Amino acid sequence: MRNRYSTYYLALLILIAAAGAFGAWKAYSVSRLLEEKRVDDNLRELAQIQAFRAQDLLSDAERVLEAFTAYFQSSEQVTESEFRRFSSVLLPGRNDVYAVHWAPKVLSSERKAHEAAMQARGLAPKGIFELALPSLSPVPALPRPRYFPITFTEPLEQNRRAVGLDAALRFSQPADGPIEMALQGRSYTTGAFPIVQDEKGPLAVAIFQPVHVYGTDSWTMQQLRGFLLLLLRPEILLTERLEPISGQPYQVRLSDISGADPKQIYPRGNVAPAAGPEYSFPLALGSREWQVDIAFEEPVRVSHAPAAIAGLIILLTLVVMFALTRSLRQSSALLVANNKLSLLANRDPLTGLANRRSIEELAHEVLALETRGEGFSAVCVVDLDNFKKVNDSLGHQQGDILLMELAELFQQTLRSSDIAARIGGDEFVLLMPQLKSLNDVTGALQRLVNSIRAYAEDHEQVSYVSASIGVALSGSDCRDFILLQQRADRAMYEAKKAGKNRYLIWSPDLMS
Ligand SMILES: Nc1nc2c(ncn2[C@@H]2O[C@H](COP(=O)(O)OP(=O)(O)OP(=O)(O)O)[C@@H](O)[C@H]2O)c(=O)[nH]1
Repeated sequence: MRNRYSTYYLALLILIAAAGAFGAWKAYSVSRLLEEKRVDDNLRELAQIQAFRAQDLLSDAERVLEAFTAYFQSSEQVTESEFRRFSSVLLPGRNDVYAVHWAPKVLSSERKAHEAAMQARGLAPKGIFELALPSLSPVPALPRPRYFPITFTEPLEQNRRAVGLDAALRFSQPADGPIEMALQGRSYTTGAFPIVQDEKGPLAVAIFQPVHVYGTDSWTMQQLRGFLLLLLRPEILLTERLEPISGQPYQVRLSDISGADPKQIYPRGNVAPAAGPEYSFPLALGSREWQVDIAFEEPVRVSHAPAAIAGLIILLTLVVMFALTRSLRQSSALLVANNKLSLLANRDPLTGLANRRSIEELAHEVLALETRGEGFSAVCVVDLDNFKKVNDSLGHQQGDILLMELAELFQQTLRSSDIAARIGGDEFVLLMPQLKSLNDVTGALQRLVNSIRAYAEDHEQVSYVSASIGVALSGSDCRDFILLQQRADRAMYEAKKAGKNRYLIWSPDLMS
């Protein structure tokens, strides 16, 4: 019984531990996933804000060009001092705007006069010059029908070297270069390139905004007055104009993805990849498509919440297991107590032999089994002779001791398969199952009578004690224990009558 409980108990504990471990693992992985998603969403949002800011700054820079364009379109001619005054209002504080150039159309017939005018201002020593795109060595412009030399520029000091550069030619290689776009009334945005003024510095992009003859809306070469150029340095925009994200260091990369072959604008060269997550967003500048990548330097750090949840589940599991162990220990203690109680209920408290109830139950089972097998049983009623005298002369306690010692003697004398019970004061019932012959019975009874006698002789004070034994044998005529016990009782009574200290086997004759 106990073993079965232990197995169930162990299985239950293992089940709870496994469920607890699984629950903790599942809760940990799900909450970690949610936590990672929360952190990821948070970082993505921060990165998105940076991308929005970058786009805002770009659009804001474009508005500078729009203002210049509006100014030029609304007047027939803009003088250098007007250009400078206008710039002094719009450009201060705009370090992402490297330059605003005015490059008017100069016909080949006007070249000399134009060059003379620039040189008179102390600029363009080479006159109108050109620069092949990969090269940065200026050469005097080759003869061609028209030029678009940078004539006014702001801030002048940092752009002196660019004055005279035929900027439109520099980008006229593609079929959709600035001049072609101007003839469609559209602006043209270049890819990132190194500038004449600062060859080794950060790359720049230029937006060519065509300016047409005042009051016209036709887009022809004849109507084209020149270009306003906005020179932006995206690196400055990203490194100086973007506010950092507090507590979240990040790398930023900018690429031009307009063509088939994306080109990294910033930083130039390779950078070690960041340890944290990276997010990409599109940016637009004029006709070009850019992409800004924001890569966080530190790997995603999740809070301790998932581990705490898992820990809580493990703790709860341990509490349940502990409570279960306790209650089972209590119930097994109850089981032991119950066993003891049933032991007490089925045992004679003085001698420890079976009591009347338990021998009745056992005899019932033994006799029921007998029908299937061979052999028979003997039911013996043993009543001590002259026991009252023991109590009277030696006291009740000595009487108890004698009862206990004789009970012990019965156990020793009988076979292990025999059962002895005390059913009253000095009265015992013995059940001897699986007997084969009458000799088995008489032998056992004689041994019993003899051992009681021997005991009495050894104990002088109780030398008068002996036993009278009545015996009834089971057989096809009777397998009922109560009846057998009545018969044995009757035989015992006859044995007393015949002078005690003997055994007598019940036979129908006794009844007559
Ligand atoms: N010490 C002791 N005596 C008991 C116990 N139960 C009953 N007795 C006594 O046992 C005695 C049994 O009496 P009897 O069997 O009538 O007396 P007896 O002297 O054996 O008489 P015979 O059987 O005719 O030989 C009584 O004196 C009871 O009081 C017990 O648990 N302990």
